[in-house]
Amino acid sequence: MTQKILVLPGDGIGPEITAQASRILAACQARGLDVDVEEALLGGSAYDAHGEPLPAETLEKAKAARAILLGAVGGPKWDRIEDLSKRPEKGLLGVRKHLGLFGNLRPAITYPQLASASSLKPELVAGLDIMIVRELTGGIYFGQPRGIEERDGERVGFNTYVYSESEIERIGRVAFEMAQKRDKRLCSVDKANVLEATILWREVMERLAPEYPDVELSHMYVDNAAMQLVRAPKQFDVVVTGNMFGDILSDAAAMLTGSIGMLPSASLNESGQGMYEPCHGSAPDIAGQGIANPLATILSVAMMLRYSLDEPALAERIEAAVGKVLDDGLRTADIAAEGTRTVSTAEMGDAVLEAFEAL
Ligand SMILES: NC(=O)c1ccc[n+]([C@@H]2O[C@H](COP(=O)([O-])OP(=O)(O)OC[C@H]3O[C@@H](n4cnc5c(N)ncnc54)[C@H](O)[C@@H]3O)[C@@H](O)[C@H]2O)c1
Ligand SMILES: CC(C)[C@H](C(=O)O)[C@@H](O)C(=O)O
Ligand SMILES: [Mg+2]
Repeated sequence: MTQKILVLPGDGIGPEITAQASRILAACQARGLDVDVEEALLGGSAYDAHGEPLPAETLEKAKAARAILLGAVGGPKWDRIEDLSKRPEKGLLGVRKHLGLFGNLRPAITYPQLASASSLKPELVAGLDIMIVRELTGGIYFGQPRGIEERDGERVGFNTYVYSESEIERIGRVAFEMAQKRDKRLCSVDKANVLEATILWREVMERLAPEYPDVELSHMYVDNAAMQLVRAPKQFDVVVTGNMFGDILSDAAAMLTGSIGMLPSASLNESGQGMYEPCHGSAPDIAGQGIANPLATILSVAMMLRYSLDEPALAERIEAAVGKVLDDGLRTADIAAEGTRTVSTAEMGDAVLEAFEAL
């Protein structure tokens, strides 16, 4: 049966990087992948066209799609929109929430060719392979009450950090199962020395552990985890954490791989429907220059093939093509190093496509 794929280019570098990823998707179609690809507006571009960051038409198409490929949303142009519900980022959060995409997988893998591109010493990151499992539809991002209001003559901003047992349990199971498929080590990151929501988080993780006797569960406070990630990142296999901590730790982990332009992600619901996007944003500082790294988005297509479309061979082919291009010494500016050739976004797309076809 033909499956539907929705591409949401978004804002800033979004259209530039999704254009390259879409070419790889088309190459997969040419090799028999039976999908129907559509595009829609999300974020600032949708706000400009329809006054809404998540137009009803986009949401309908998103719900009907087996998988979504997203570039990135947001940018300074929309940062001053007073009604927060109209900001581009709300469009992205809306898709995550409406589709129930609670399981966010953010693999930080350091390609051997890029060990020297990391800001850390090469020996610290060479061979790194961490999977961050981030809860994506709960926590402080969505907790109620929230707002900015007048109290005692001054404005007060407030948010609510809330997790229910069932929310913790379902992300915990994703993480334990992921660990079972990998090195069987799971580190749950919380702030259980201060925050009740994460005291419960730790309790639920402990309660699940006996069901996964082959997995070694450990706990770490988030401040220490941030430090350990840059001190000795290879100690981690799978990391599971809540929405906000996962957001922050995954950007830190990105730098271990050489550049945030290398980190793909999958956001999955219970039925395997997923949204696939690079972990980075719309990079307004380099948008329109044709120099953004498209590899995180291309690698997100590989994750889509693996997690939503059950096409692991095509996924591996894309990953191998990326490896080949890096072996050949091609680099976008963010990962450029001595002795390599700096290429544009489109040239990087050309090279991956060529390697994909040649494999
Ligand atoms: N998933 C998303 O759509 C998403 C994620 C994060 C941030 N954002 C939004 O993006 C906008 C900019 O946010 P920010 O500046 O904090 O983060 P960012 O990730 O967009 O950029 C941070 C830095 O990394 C660089 N960078 C990011 N992606 C790159 C790539 N593919 N190639 C080369 N360099 C790259 C940028 O040039 C910038 O210097 C904001 O509006 C933010 O809300 C969106
Ligand atoms: C743009 C923003 C809402 C988003 C998040 O915080 O989840 C982004 O930073 C990410 O990491 O996907
Ligand atoms: Mg982020």
